[in-house]
Amino acid sequence: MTTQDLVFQIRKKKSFLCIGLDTDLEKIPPHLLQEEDPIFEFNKAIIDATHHLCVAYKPNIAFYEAYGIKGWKSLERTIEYLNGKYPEQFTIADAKRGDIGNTSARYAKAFFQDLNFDSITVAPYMGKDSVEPFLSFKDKHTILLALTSNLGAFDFQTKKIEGRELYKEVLNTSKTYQGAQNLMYVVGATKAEYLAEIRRIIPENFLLVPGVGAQGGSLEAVCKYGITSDIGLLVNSSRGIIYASPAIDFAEVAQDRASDLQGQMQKEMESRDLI
Ligand SMILES: O=c1ccn([C@@H]2O[C@H](COP(=O)(O)O)[C@@H](O)[C@H]2O)c(=O)[nH]1
Repeated sequence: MTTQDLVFQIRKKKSFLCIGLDTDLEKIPPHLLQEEDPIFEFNKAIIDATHHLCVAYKPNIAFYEAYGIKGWKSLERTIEYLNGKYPEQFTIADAKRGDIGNTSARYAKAFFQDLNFDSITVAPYMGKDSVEPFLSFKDKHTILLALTSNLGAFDFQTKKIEGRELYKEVLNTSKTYQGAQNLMYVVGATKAEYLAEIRRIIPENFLLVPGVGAQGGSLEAVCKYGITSDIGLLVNSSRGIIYASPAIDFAEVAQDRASDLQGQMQKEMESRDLI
């Protein structure tokens, strides 16, 4: 999917919501455990109930890898279902990969070609040759971790090297990589106060913003400092939507939660004349 297609969907749906499919057998409603593939059945119900309210889905790969071959099969069925029934959805493999060049190229093949995700999250720590193999794929997007939502972000990401914070070094240096037009960045909603500075370095790039809902980040603050004329934001909520009800009505309640966030997003865009 191109960035223009994504912006078109955001304007059409008046939403920049990304729903995280962090599907955990210990948290899904018990009646689904009788199904042959409970993870896929849960995802399918969530997707069918929410697709009109969001523009992206983000399975976190850990939740699938945790169940071995069965989990990988559920991931494969989920992405096939999304690409087949809702091809307008932007798909994110939250895999946080990155390795020496030839290994990164294999990760890129796995997620972009075999599974056919639109994007993947990548850790920038190993530098240029670990990131560029992902950037060489046309109309695929590499979402680099810049300033993450967790407390540990302060261990390294905000530390200064030669007078500049490491996350700023990630933003500035990655702009010089070949294929940099395919870059997006992760910035946690819990770090919204950093967004004004971040926008000075990368005024246009899309940001994947996890951390609203269960982690307590503020959508209002994210928009105040991070929104652009083309919106430039994908705000993710996982647990706050998919586990809003532990009962048989889980998909309906997830729809209500997604609708609340979509309504807030619409207001944020309308108040700035962006839609
Ligand atoms: O900085 C980061 C990067 C990734 N995540 C991931 O996003 C979701 C958030 O889930 P919630 O349930 O909405 O808190 C999850 O998959 C994280 O691994 C992040 O939270 N922060």
